[in-house]
Amino acid sequence: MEIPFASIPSFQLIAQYGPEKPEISSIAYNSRQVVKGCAFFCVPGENTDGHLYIDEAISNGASTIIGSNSVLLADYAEKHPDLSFAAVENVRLALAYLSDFFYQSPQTNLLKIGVTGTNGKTTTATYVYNLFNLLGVSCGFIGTTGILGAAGKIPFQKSTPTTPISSDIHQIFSRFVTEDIRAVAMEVSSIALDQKRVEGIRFDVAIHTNISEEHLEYHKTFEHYLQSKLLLFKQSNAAVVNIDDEGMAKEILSVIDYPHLTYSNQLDSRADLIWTACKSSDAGLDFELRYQGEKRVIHVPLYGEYNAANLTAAVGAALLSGVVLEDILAVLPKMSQVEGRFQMIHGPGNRKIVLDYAHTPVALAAVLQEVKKLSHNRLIALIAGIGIRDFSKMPKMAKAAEGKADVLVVTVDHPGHNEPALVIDAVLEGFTIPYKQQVLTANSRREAVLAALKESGPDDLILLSSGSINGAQIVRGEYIPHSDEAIIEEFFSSKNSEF
Ligand SMILES: CC(=O)N[C@H]1[C@@H](OP(=O)(O)OP(=O)(O)OC[C@H]2O[C@@H](n3ccc(=O)[nH]c3=O)[C@H](O)[C@@H]2O)O[C@H](CO)[C@@H](O)[C@@H]1O[C@H](C)C(=O)N[C@@H](C)C(=O)N[C@H](CCC(=O)O)C(=O)O
Ligand SMILES: Nc1ncnc2c1ncn2[C@@H]1O[C@H](COP(=O)(O)OP(=O)(O)OP(=O)(O)O)[C@@H](O)[C@H]1O
Repeated sequence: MEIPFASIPSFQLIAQYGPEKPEISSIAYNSRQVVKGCAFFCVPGENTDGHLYIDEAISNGASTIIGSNSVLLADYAEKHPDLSFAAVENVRLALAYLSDFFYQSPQTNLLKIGVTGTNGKTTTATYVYNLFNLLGVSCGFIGTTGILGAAGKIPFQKSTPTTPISSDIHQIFSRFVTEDIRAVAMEVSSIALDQKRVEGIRFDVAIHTNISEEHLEYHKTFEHYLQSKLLLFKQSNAAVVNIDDEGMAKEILSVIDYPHLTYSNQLDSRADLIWTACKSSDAGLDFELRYQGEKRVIHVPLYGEYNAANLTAAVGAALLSGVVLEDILAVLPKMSQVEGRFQMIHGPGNRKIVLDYAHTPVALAAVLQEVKKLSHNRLIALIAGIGIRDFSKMPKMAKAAEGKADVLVVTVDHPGHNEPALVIDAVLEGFTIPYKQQVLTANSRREAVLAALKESGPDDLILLSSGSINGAQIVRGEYIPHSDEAIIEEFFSSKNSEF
């Protein structure tokens, strides 16, 4: 495709060298992925700078180089007069706008629901995805559990855990449109907002779940974290806001001047949607939902009280998208579980195994409280410190879990470049000394899952919290495939007779 840089709105071109309307065949932000005819974007990163890989991009066949260092680009242009070079104000922003242009703005054919919040993004976005598909509106999903077309997972190698880089987002949008998908539910992380991965996307509905301290390794201050999340609400046309969240509900309401629905667990809150009288049991969730003064009784085959909040948020997004409540209520009993989010697996001897991606102290406390509502003998819980995250969070995970299970196993997820034992020690620091002595530890998630299963007896409940990102553990920069489900299956099938 021919790219007229100067006419792409918001591209913020500073200078251009070489052919003015280069032909490009694809877009890359990693020099190793450049192929013939590609436009290579030099992204300044945390570890290195894409400008250092221009030679590699050119030798791999790039036709166009876009960066922010105009002096360097002018130098390269002298040496490669047949290639195009564009200097821009902000490379990530230019990447977002050029990708939208290159894929012919597929977003205009999609109803876009963006979800932000510290906890509940994957769950809520998946509920929106399930809800729309059940309602007959073909919907895709983009988030931590992968990329889903209306019929299920689409293989796609994201370079980030949750919200992809902008060029990947527009490429996925384009595929969705070709597959006649009409809506997309996507997680929008604070880091993605800060890094302009969703720049230029106008969301039809933005959903807020909650905010608590997280990702300080990136944002440094809570204020920066909050302000980044707030950006989503400045690029949306409607919003669903959790007014029980003291962290940022008021801030959101103060920046929006468009249609919105508030939701709450408090009867006297005057929220638009109120979910109360929630009971979580082996049979699922029962609660009352009030909307426009009318009370409805809901039963869904889902677990965990906070998931009634997440589901209410998804219902709000459907309402704001023009679906009527009666139609929504008709399909709710068919809602399915979310992969790794209060996902229940039934094991031999009436064991219940819950996989739950609780990886913040708030989420861990919540899930430990919620699993106990299921019938069980003993509770065996696995918790983890995440090596690639803020170390100061680790002892807080211990504090959230102390005394809450009959057996507690502590391990590490994604050690990254850290020694697993160091991460485990950082978690252990959060326990009181007497409690620390009863805690079991395991140096890898696999060993920890096996230890938890070995500890279990009939009727026990096993909570495996935290977990893998995109089906893998990140160890020294490598993605090592990992599946709790496969370990569970392997464990029980090899010892079948004993259970
Ligand atoms: C902190 C962060 O956002 N990191 C992302 C960032 O990495 P970085 O800044 O370290 O990049 P870098 O290694 O310095 O490289 C700079 C540029 O040079 C390029 N490069 C590098 C080497 C080379 O040989 N050639 C080359 O072109 C790289 O592709 C990159 O574009 O840019 C990379 C792609 O360009 C991402 O893969 C990487 O995500 C890493 C894997 C990550 O863990 N990100 C997390 C923190 C993240 O984004 N999380 C959020 C929230 C998750 C949640 O809680 O839900 C998310 O949305 O996923
Ligand atoms: N509304 C909520 N309030 C508190 N805790 C929640 C809520 N929703 C989910 N959780 C807890 O947080 C964990 C993570 O949930 P989920 O994966 O949906 O959210 P996320 O962390 O925002 O997304 P991501 O998976 O991208 O990090 C869940 O497994 C659950 O323990």
